[in-house]
Amino acid sequence: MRLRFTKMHGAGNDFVVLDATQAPLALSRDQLRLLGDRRFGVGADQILVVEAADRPGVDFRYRIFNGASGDEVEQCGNGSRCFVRYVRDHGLSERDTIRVATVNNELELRLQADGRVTVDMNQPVFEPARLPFDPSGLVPRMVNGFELWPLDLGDGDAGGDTAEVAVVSMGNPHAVLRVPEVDAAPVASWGPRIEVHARFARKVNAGFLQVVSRSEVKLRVFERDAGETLACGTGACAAVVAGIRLGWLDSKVDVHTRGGVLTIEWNGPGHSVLMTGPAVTVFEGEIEL
Ligand SMILES: N[C@@H](CCC[C@H](N)C(=O)O)C(=O)O
Repeated sequence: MRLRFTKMHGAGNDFVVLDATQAPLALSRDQLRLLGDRRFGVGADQILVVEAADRPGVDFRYRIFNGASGDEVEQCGNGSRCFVRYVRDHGLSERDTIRVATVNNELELRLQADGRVTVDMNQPVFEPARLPFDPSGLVPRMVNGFELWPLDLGDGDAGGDTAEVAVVSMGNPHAVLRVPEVDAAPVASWGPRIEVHARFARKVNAGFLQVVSRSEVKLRVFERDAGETLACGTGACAAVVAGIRLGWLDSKVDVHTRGGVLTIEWNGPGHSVLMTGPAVTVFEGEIEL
């Protein structure tokens, strides 16, 4: 099977984007993994599939697969910005604002005059069960009325590593921990341990947050089934939302990732999170699967 694809990125979080609006595309897990493979395939953190709308009130269906595992996931913030750029560039829509349905939500994507994209990411979710996160037996430290959970990283030693995390769902699960200096943070050693921690039944994305000021942070994210990426859109939303709930941040924050800057705005419980950032096409191609 010969497949046309577009390679895109949003702040260095990279994607293979596929058009399944005309005919259904049923790719196997192995085919998805091949598209994501940086040596044997195209190479991407996530594979994004554009499908025709499956309900009234949305323009398209937006499906997301982690490139390393081929598993379908609920949400991808950077990918959603690329989605609207893709449907515009490929003549699938002429509108600047479109609505898409993900597996568990609907998003509004707005192409700005300067080429950046703003996405209404909906409201964050804090109930542990909805991540899912199992806090049974843990005593959180309350900061500004919000929980920080002590996560034993299970190295078996007394006095072993404990990560103190805020848990937030942006449709997909995030654990956020504050670090003094993001460049020195234990992303490579703690990231994989937090990702598969037994208290997160469906695994978790682990964000390492350095607060620079009330309106500026640095962030690195060890993504579920992807490893550390250059940026994670939902991770940026989760980190800012946690930082606001914990009283560290104001309502509009620039998030410096290793691949670029994302601006996140949130006016507190009851409000949607808005994410603004770049969406770039790298090249188009075809691959034999
Ligand atoms: N890069 C993404 C998140 C992709 C999914 C994530 N790895 C997960 O498994 O939840 C983003 O920009 O949000």
